[in-house]
Amino acid sequence: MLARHADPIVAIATAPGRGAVGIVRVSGKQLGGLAQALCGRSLRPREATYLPFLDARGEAIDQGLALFFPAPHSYTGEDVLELQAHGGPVVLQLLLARCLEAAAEPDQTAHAPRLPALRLAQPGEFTERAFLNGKIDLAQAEAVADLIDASTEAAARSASRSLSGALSHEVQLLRDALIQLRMLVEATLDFPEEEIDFLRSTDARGQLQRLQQRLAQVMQRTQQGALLREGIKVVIAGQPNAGKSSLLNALAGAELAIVTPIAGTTRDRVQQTIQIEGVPLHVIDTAGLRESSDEVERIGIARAWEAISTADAVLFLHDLTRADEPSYRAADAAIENALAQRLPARVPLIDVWNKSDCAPTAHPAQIAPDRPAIALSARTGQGLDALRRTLLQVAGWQAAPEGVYIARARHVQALQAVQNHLQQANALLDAPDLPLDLLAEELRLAQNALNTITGEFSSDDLLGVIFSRFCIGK
Ligand SMILES: Nc1nc2c(c(=O)[nH]1)N(C=O)[C@@H](CNc1ccc(C(=O)N[C@@H](CCC(=O)O)C(=O)O)cc1)CN2
Ligand SMILES: Nc1nc2c(ncn2[C@@H]2O[C@H](COP(=O)(O)OP(=O)(O)OP(=O)(O)O)[C@@H](O)[C@H]2O)c(=O)[nH]1
Ligand SMILES: [Mg+2]
Repeated sequence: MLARHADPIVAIATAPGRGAVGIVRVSGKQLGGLAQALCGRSLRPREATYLPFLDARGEAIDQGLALFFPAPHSYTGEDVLELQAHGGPVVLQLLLARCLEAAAEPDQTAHAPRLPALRLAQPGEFTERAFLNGKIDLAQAEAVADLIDASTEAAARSASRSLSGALSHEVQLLRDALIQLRMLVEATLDFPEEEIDFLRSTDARGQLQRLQQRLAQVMQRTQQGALLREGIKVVIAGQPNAGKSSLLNALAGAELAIVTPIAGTTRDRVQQTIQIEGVPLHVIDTAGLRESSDEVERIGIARAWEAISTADAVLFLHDLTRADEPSYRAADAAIENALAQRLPARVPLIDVWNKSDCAPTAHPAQIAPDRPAIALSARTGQGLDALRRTLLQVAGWQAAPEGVYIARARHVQALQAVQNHLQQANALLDAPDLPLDLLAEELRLAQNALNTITGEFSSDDLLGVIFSRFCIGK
C-alpha cells in the first residue's frame, strides 16, 4: 500500500458555495484527540452532538453538529470525524484550517507516537479508502461517482443499484462458478495419469458451458448499464441544406445551431447531449458534405468526416422535397459511397428524409433495404418520435430500466476478456491431447479479468484513473 494512504485527510464534503448546512470531514487513525481539540469534549460514537466548534483560543467558530465514527464502523473504515456547520464558504474554510492547525498541535493527552500530519484530501480519496479498507469494492466505488454525476432519474436509480452491489453480486456468482471449475482442473493437474477420464467424468465441459451462458447474460445487462452511463455518439450528416441543424435543434428543443436557407451555413461541429428514456445521446451536427472551394467550409467538411469516423450511429439526412431531382440523388450517391468507405460496418446508418411537411409524397424512396428509413419534419416535429424510437433501437437499448444497474465501458471490456479466455478454454477441452496446463492458465486469466471489475486484481494506475475523476471531499 502506498504511504499516502496512512495520512489522515480532511476536506469540505459539501458542494462549494452557500448552503443551509456544510460538512467538514476528517478520516484517519486515532482522531479522538482531534475531536477533543475541536469540540472541547470527547464524543459518543455515532451520535450527533450539538456544540461549539472551537478555535485555538477556545472561541466558537460556529455552533453545529459533531459526529464521530470510530474505526472500523465508518464510511472509510478509519476513524471519521464530521463537523456539520452552517453552510457558508468562509465558515467551512475556517473549520478546515482549524482542523489542520489542531492536528499539528502536540497531543497533551497521550504519550502516543507521533501520527502522520493531517493534510487536504485528494479527489475521491475518502471513497478510495473505503475501497482499500474493504468497505466497498471497486465497482461500488465507481457507482458512488456515477450516482453523484447522474443527470437523469434512470441513471441515478441504476447507480444506486450498483452501489448496493448489484453488479458486484453478478460478478461474484461468475467468480464462484469459475473457481469451482478451476479447482476441478487444478485437481486433475495433480493426477496426470487419470487426467482425461477424470475431467470428462466430472462434466467440466458442462460446467464451462453453463458459465459461458451465465456470462452472456451478465454481459448483456452490463452493456445496458454502460449504455445508460455513457450513451452513444450520433452524427447528423448529409448534403447542405438538408436540415441537419434544424434536426439537432428539434431533438434538443433549443435553437443551438444556426439555421438559414443558405447552403453551407454550418461549418463547426455543434454537439448537444439529449436524453431519450434516460439514455444519453451525444448528437453532433456537421457541415453539409459537398465539393467546396471555400477554405473555411472545406475545414468544416473535414471535421464532419472526422466526426463520422468516430460515430456510434449516423443519421444520413436527405431533403424529401428534392428526392426526385437526378442531380440531388447523384450527390447523395456520392456521399453514400464515401460513407461506405469510411464507416466501419458495425456502425448503423439511418436514412432520414426531412421536410415531410413540404413534400408531395410522405414516403421516402428506400435507399437500401437493410437499414432503417424515416420520414420526418424538423420544422413541425412530425416523425421525431419514430426517430427517437429508432435511435434507441440502434443503440441497443432494451427498455425496462427497472433492474438495470449502472456500469462502465471498462466493465464491459473486462467481461469481453473473460469471454475470450473461456472460449479458448472451451477449444482446449476439445483438443485431442487435452493440454491441461494451458486450460488451467486460460481459466486463471479469466478470473484475473473478472477480478479487475471489483478490484481484487487492479493496478495503482487504474485506481488513480478512477478516483482522480471524483470530486474533492468524496
Ligand atoms: N453526513 C454524511 N452523510 C452521508 C455520508 C457521509 O459520509 N456523511 N455518506 C458518505 O459518502 C453517504 C452515506 N454513506 C455511509 C456509508 C457507511 C457509513 C457507516 O457508518 N458505516 C458503518 C456502519 C454501518 C451500519 O451501521 O450499518 C460500517 O460500514 O461499519 C456511513 C455513511 C451519504 N450520506
Ligand atoms: N419545410 C421545411 N423546411 C425545413 C425543414 N427543416 C429545415 N428546413 C429548412 O431548410 C433550410 C436549411 O436548414 P438547415 O437546418 O440550416 O440545413 P443544414 O442541413 O444544417 O444546412 P448546412 O448547415 O448548410 O449544411 C432552412 O431554411 C430550414 O428552415 C423542414 O422540416 N421542413
Ligand atoms: Mg447546418
